[in-house]
Amino acid sequence: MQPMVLPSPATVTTEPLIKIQHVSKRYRNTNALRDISLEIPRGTIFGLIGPNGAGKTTLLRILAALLTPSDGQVWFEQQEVTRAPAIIQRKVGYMPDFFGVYPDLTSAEYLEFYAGIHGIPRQKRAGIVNDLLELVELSSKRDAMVETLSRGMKQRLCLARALVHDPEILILDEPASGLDPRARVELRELVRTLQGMGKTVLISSHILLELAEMCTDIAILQNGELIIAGDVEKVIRQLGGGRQIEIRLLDNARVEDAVQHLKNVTDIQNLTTPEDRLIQADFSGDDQALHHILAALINAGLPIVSFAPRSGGGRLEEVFLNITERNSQS
Ligand SMILES: Nc1ncnc2c1ncn2[C@@H]1O[C@H](COP(=O)(O)OP(=O)(O)OP(=O)(O)O)[C@@H](O)[C@H]1O
Repeated sequence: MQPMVLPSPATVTTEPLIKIQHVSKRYRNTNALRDISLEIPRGTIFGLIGPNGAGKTTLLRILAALLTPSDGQVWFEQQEVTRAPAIIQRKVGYMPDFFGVYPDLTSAEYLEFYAGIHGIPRQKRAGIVNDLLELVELSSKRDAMVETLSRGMKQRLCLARALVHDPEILILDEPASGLDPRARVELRELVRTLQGMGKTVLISSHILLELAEMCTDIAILQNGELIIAGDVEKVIRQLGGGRQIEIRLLDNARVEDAVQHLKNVTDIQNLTTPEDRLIQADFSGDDQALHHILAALINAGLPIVSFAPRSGGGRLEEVFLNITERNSQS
């Protein structure tokens, strides 16, 4: 099956940071990855979505140079990963999907220990540890024993551990699993901060909502195959997920006028008026089309109070279930 790989704005303007070319991975009698080709643009928050056993961990471990593909190649700019795994490991911070057993250490000692493993000179370690504890908002827990931290705090400490050597790329395998909603929001903020610091972040999950909320680009994997990849909005649109718009008017009397107007717009389908003064519709166009619709409604003198496109979220979940179901039947 040919995957759909949609161009992302970043790939159009710059060379991708990572190129995955025809990568396969076989374990004894399992084809964990089959002929995956994918490009990961620099500076993106790239989500890898797939149900259990799709091959996410296998692909992420290959990207972190911890596992060798059976076939194919992975390039980090001009460097092929299997030829220089140690160099790639220095560029990548990897957070696995399980917590190990914690040694008898405080949060600060734990990070210092890993700074030592990465060969960071002793005199620099304390400064790095302080900065990282601040970044992941654990400064107040610097002297707390690691095993006494909550799950969300342990997750953040692990993330700090993956950042100890200031990697360019951060790979987070199922970082949100088992976190409560508040801890998820904190994780999302932290990932955005890291992107703001210029890092490229790869995240896997089998929960769609998590990724739709935080990623700029996504790739869907199923049974070791790539189904589709590209920026989140385009993937949703390509798969028929579309967006919704919600328009609220000041005056109920004008709702019918607005509905009449919108009925003639090709990008708009399934118009409904679920409440007084409120119109909802599916929208399949781009931001430019959206702008024209709003301008036309205002020019027609309609008293618009709010005009809000809604995307991602539940729509993506729906799209994902549709596409994985469609592929498992084919
Ligand atoms: N070391 C191994 N030996 C044999 N088979 C393996 C090994 N590691 C993974 N597999 C198999 O490869 C396939 C892909 O596994 P992988 O862990 O990459 O998937 P995943 O998408 O990360 O799944 P999950 O969400 O459940 O962690 C599965 O069928 C799994 O059983």
